Amino acid sequence: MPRLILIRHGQSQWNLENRFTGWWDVDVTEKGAAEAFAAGKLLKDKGVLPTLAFTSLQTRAIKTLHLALEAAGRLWVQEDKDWRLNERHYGGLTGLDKAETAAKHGEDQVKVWRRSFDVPPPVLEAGSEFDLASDPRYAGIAVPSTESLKDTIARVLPCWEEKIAPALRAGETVIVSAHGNSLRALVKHLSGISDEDITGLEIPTGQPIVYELDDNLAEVERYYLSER
Ligand SMILES: Cc1ccc(S(=O)(=O)Nc2cc3c(c(O)c2O)C(=O)c2ccccc2C3=O)cc1
Repeated sequence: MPRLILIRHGQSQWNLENRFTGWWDVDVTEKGAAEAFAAGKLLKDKGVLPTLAFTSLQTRAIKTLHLALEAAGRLWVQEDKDWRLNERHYGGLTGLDKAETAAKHGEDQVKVWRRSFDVPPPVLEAGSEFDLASDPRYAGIAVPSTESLKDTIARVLPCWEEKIAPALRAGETVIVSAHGNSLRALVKHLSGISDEDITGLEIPTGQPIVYELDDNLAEVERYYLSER
């Protein structure tokens, strides 16, 4: 039975500061690193052992993957890094905290964005300190200037269809270390969650979600791996 493990990166520095991070490349905190290592220990203790890994081009997800694989004794598995697993791009909100967002855009606009599926935040302004167009890891990639959740899902699913699903069909136990919104895309697809409901689904950091799938990659069982 194909098995898929999803893990959201451990706490990052901007999670701690409650800032919109998106594509900006912040590291995990010591707490986040510990979360990732503990998740790997849990995978080992429960015998849920990945044979192939996927992650984004962002440090917090890559480090989470490596720490979890190290703790599981599986640092040797092949890993594929794909920009399409990056976090949602928050455009001009990148770097803002809750107070700055409300001050700049108003509480009512925040309420609209918070529950919206297809409304993107304002674009990242040209020349912004958070502009990643010249970052060598994105050479040849059209870096978005902002994304709605719908936009994020639309670029995650091709990565699923082209790489992850075929690996599962080939019998691999796949681990995907990624981000809140890119993992929402996979959970939405696998669990048939509506556009309205997916905006309310929170994915906890550093806690592995395990999917047992049938041969058509339909969900048979979904559970959070825990100590108990
Ligand atoms: C950095 C930050 C700002 C606002 C909050 S909140 O307490 O208002 N809650 C909140 C706010 C938002 C969001 C959210 O989930 C949330 O809980 C969003 O998902 C969102 C998506 C695209 C643009 C804007 C938002 C958004 O403002 C939390 C954290």
